[in-house]
Amino acid sequence: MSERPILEVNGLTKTFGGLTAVSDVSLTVRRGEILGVIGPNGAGKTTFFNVIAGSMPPTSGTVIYDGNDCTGMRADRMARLGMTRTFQITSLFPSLSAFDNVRAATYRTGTAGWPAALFRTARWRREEQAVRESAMKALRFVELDRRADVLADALSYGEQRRLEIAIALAAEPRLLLLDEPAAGMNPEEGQRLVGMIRRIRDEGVSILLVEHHMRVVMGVCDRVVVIDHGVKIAEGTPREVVDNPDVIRVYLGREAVGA
Ligand SMILES: Nc1ncnc2c1ncn2[C@@H]1O[C@H](COP(=O)(O)OP(=O)(O)OP(=O)(O)O)[C@@H](O)[C@H]1O
Repeated sequence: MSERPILEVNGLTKTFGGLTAVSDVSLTVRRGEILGVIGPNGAGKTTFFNVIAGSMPPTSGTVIYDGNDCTGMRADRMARLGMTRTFQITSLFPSLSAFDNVRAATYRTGTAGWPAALFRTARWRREEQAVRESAMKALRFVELDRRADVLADALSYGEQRRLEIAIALAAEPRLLLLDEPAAGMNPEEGQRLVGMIRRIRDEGVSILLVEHHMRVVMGVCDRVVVIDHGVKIAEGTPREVVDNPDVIRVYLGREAVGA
């Protein structure tokens, strides 16, 4: 019997008043897979992502993570189960260093509590050491370890986007949800991002990547789902999707497929 997918989204629908932003979309992310979700502007990608990530409840449908029904579950609970997300709009603390931004996120997973921190017990020191190591590991992954002491505010835009990924990685997820990580990046930064996403997967993390940039999606994804007007119109390998007449039609005149 084949292994159960790490994520199963079944018949997801989200309406805003009279507008159906996502209509009956289903997909699976297999273990160790990078699955891309693409679509033109306003297709419903962000809404779809936010519903899966627990930022808003669906109108109908279910989200099953590793066999658990996580539909409508809050993001912090999902993180404890092993599913973390990044944000399209930066959510960093600008006056903290890159390292402290990651460390602040990992503290939430600590269990020793404030009395232990106050008295600096052995358990607290062990946890503190583990938190520091895990934060540095996450920064190394996104090639920001040498910028660990730089204030988030002073990082370049591309570096800030990578720091977002480090924050999500520091919780040691088994499924990482990436929300348009290449937005605003130049082609060189986009290529660097592709290498990073591959390395994260090679560590055993499955990835759902919602992205507008075709080049990034085609370069890194094992399979791709295409959404248009809230409806899934195609699914397959990057090659299959690029050759799909419906996909070509949707993108024609907006962005050359595979460009
Ligand atoms: N909170 C909201 N209230 C009402 N309508 C919304 C809301 N969020 C999104 N929409 C609408 O839902 C549709 C899908 O939007 P969404 O942002 O999910 O698309 P997208 O594919 O992420 O677009 P982009 O690539 O431009 O970010 C759009 O018509 C949008 O105007």
